[in-house]
Amino acid sequence: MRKGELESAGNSKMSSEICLKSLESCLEKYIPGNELKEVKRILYGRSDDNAIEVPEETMAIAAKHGFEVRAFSIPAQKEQLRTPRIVRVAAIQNSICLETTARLEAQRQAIYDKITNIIKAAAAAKANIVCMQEAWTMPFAFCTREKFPWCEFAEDAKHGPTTKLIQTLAAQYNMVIISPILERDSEHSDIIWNTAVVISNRGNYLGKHRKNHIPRVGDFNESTYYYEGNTGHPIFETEFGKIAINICYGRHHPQNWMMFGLNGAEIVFNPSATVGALSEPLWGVEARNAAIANSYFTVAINRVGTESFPNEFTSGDGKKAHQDFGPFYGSSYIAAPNGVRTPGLSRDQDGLLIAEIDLNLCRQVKDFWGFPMTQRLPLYAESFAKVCDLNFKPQIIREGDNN
Ligand SMILES: NC(=O)NCCC(=O)O
Repeated sequence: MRKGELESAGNSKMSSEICLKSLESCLEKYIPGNELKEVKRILYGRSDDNAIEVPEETMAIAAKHGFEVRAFSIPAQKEQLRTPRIVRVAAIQNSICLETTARLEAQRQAIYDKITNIIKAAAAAKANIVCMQEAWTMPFAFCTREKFPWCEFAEDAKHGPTTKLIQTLAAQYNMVIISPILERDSEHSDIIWNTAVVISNRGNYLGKHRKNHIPRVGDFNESTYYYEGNTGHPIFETEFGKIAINICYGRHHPQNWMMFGLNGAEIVFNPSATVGALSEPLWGVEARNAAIANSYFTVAINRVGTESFPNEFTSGDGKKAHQDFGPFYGSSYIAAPNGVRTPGLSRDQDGLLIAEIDLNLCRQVKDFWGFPMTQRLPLYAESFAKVCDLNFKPQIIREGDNN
């Protein structure tokens, strides 16, 4: 395969030969002006990215610390009886900082320092709500199946060191911050969970949500560490809108997205950790489809970089043992209920993505498309109840049945 050529979605192998910075950079490089506009209209929902200016202070912090910043707006129509509800949401994608063999405290502190700088840049760009990637304080070590030392990263959701740091930053910058961590519930037998903690813009602990769907695919051996979440589908009412978190693998489950919508979410964040060989062709589809189907905004966030572990592990597929997942592909993006999406951040670099959105768009799209009205929930409630019965008989009609 030649450099720059894309492999088909059916071929899940990612070639190290290909250095694709982002899908958009490739489109922009090879598609001429007018056609590019039309391609973007069809692929991204609008012909113009609607990039907005990023303040100098943000750019200076980004230049000093080596991360990308991109900012876009997603407006709504002006209404006569409601004022616009303009909110700036931000996503942070990043690599880890030190080798996974470094002392845990040093690894975590180095990530804290990196994220503190990116949050500072987000604050300078007037972000109201910021979300980090899944398990942001640590390497995504769940491929290894080793308990030691990785479980040591788990910490109390309300009183742990990460929440303390985030509370300080949230209050300092008047920002709601979503902090996805590995949680240890010391009040309940020291059980570990994959959890997103929500801190209000006054620095108060608003609550937490535990990951509902735990993967058992490829090297994602997360069920070795934690169980399916028990916190339902909470919506956090903040000064900047009603928000929810669908953690990583939950994005493959339409009902998970739907329940956040039914509880009234206006923005659903999807902090993730996923690799190209497994899921890259799905990435641009799932969170965007959820935004359309549920009339809310979605913010899909993935880490970058390759994290190598000291001991080899296998994927249970007969292939050679290895020490890393392969690269996490970043590509964080924001999607709107009308199907518009921002370009993605790069596939390989730390980044801050900001979108200025008007939450009025949620209701406007509900009125236009009528998806909540036409959803037929009672029909599905009845069908789901039947499917959950152990004696369920699938509704299949075969040739000859009706003769
Ligand atoms: N972190 C996580 O749930 N990853 C699973 C892989 C995927 O859903 O793409």
